[in-house]
Amino acid sequence: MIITVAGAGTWGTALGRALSQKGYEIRIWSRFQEETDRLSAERKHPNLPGVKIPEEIVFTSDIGKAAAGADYLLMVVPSVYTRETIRDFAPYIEDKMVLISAAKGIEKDTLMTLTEVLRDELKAAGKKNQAVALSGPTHAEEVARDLPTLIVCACEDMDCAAGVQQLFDGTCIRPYINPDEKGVQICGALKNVEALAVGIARGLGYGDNTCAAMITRGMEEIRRLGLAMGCREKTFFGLAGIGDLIVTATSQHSRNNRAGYLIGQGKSVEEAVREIGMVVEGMNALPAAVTLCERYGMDMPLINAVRLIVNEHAKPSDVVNELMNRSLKTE
Ligand SMILES: NC(=O)c1ccc[n+]([C@@H]2O[C@H](COP(=O)([O-])OP(=O)(O)OC[C@H]3O[C@@H](n4cnc5c(N)ncnc54)[C@H](O)[C@@H]3O)[C@@H](O)[C@H]2O)c1
Ligand SMILES: O=P(O)(O)OC[C@H](O)CO
Repeated sequence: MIITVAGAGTWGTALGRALSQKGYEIRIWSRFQEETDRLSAERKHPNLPGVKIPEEIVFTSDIGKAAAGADYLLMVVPSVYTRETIRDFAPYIEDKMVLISAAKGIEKDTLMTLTEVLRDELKAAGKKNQAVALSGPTHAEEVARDLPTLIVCACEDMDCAAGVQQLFDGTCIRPYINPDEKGVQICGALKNVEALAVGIARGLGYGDNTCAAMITRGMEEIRRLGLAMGCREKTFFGLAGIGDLIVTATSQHSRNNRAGYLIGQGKSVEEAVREIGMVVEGMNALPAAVTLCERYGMDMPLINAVRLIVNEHAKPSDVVNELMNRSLKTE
């Protein structure tokens, strides 16, 4: 079995490493040759300290070499680069190849999920390969240390999802399948915005009560939107829903939570993102989240709070005051 991983960040590296333990041939591609040269030579990732990358994993910036004969293509570049990356891969994609989308985001202009973006580009290239979304509470820092982790393989074609489930079975990642491809990806993208909100609250010095309330109400606003979009209610209470929101909003590893914290502490959005030094997908997902709220006529107070702070430079403490003084509601 040959698996090509597009993206040599923390997640692509952790997934490649986990799958290599099953004896699969793993090739990790990055657009940047200096990145693949460094990873190949050093066998460690700068953001995965203490983790050894197996010698068998091949790093390359050559798409033809990365894709030749591969059975699976795991897409793990930040969401904003998904379209351009699959467009570059398309000429090298063979009929047997199944795509797996492991990034989290919603395309800003089209509001497509990432598996929709993949299919859209493949269709334009005259191809019909299947695409499966991978999501759940899965920090790379823990998967790279083989800590038990649960993931969801989501595809409307459940046979295809089951194929990806088999792929991961036997690694430290226990895979589940779910036919709600859209719901799983809506959760994966929007939880990052909610986690920014929780991080901001932490940065302001608020406590566990505040964070638990924000996680609960954050999940409720994602659920309401998801139901309006035709997603399956169960998804929101599963690994890709509440599971991923909990880990992102509470983990020391979370890029989104930490970026929010820095903003709550008084850093500008730009300073916070620069300090994290890795992709903060909640920032990328914010425009789509705001447009989805408008399109479906949804009241999403926490997403709106992040919008006010990020886009309109509102003072975080003022935004919290406004949230606390909204009209009284029934739960
Ligand atoms: N890190 C995690 O724990 C984790 C877990 C689950 C999902 N994800 C998702 O995986 C995706 C990747 O996250 P990450 O944490 O690995 O990112 P990262 O910040 O660690 O790495 C980003 C990678 O993007 C690549 N890149 C930059 N510009 C590019 C371009 N123009 N074209 C192609 N590639 C480019 C870089 O080469 C780099 O390797 C995100 O959508 C994230 O939400 C991450
Ligand atoms: O570290 P974050 O905030 O980018 O989150 C990474 C994953 O999505 C957690 O499941």
